[in-house]
Amino acid sequence: MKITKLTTYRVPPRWMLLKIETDEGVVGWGEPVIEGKARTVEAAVHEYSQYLIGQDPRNINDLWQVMYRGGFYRGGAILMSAMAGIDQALWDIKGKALGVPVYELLGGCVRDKMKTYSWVGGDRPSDVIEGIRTLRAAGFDTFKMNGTEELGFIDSAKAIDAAVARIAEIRGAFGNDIEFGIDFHGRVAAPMAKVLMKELEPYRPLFIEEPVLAEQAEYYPRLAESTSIPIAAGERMYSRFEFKNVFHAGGLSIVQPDLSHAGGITECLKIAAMAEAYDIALAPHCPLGPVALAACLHVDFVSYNAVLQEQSMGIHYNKGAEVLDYVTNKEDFRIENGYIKPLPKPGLGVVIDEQRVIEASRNAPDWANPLWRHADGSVAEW
Ligand SMILES: O=C(O)C(=O)C[C@@H](O)[C@H](O)CO
Ligand SMILES: [Mg+2]
Repeated sequence: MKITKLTTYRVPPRWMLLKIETDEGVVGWGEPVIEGKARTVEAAVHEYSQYLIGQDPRNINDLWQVMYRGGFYRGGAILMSAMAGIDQALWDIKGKALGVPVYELLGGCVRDKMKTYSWVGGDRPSDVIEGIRTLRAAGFDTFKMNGTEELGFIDSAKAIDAAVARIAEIRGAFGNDIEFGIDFHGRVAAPMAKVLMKELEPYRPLFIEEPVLAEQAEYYPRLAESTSIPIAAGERMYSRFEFKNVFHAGGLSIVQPDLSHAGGITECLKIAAMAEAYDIALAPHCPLGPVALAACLHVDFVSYNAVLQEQSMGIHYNKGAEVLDYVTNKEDFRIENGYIKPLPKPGLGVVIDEQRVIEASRNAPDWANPLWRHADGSVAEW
């Protein structure tokens, strides 16, 4: 079998789908993207085709090493996201060619169902209570929300109290009938992270995500010393070579690699296994589309330390398309009481409505996150 063509489709809301064709008619789909830099990742995907066209797509490990090591420069958000989508499509092809789901190629499932969680509230966490009520009616009991709006390096007691009051209101409304993670989204600088985490302890969030920016990861062990709240991070780290330093330094309780940013299934499987050796839970990051979610689920179902799966149904970014809009086998993604079952179809288990993708790609928006500024005019972390 040989790879014959790579086709990329940028589609609403902010995703990109990659189709890899072969000379035997087997087609694989991947979802390479960096939200806000889709065109850059698209260029990288097509630059990698020099290593792929004419090659056997089933040689996934070798093709991964060729893409990673063959071009001298390596790593980072763009290249690892391009590789991630290509890797996903190669696993899709291999599973389809053998007639089995990817998790079967990886030794089979370690669980019958996987726990998922839903986002509530938007960039500026509001309407969270209403959002939780709606999602609870749909069977979810675990949620994630942004923990704060812009926050200065050193900010006021008032700003801290506003962030804490929102969380207090949630606990007050739902007690311990729900669990929730709080995403600091890298908006909180190290000096304030310790302050804010301490104030949030009484409300016992399930985790605090990106308590500081990934480039400040050396704070994780220090923050972990000062709080009982589990620390989660990983969406802005892109290979096991980055994660190894974080695991070794300690402080991280939950690792959240993004299957469309951290080199795909091949790399995230290795990150999951490394994390297990450190007794770190796995909760893949996935605010994206159906192929990214499917790739996460295959890693979840074969990873003992997988505990929670993010999925983007109803997320505040999904303007113009919802996570299953480009999928025809929607029933396979059914979530019951917050749990999803292994995707039964061969490959990644996603049946793409290609016509719908092509139509949607005709006027795909160039999504970009908003540029925030502090009151003094300086740039604020979004
Ligand atoms: O889902 C999450 O945990 C996020 O932090 C959302 C963020 O990753 C946006 O997708 C960036 O565009
Ligand atoms: Mg996040």
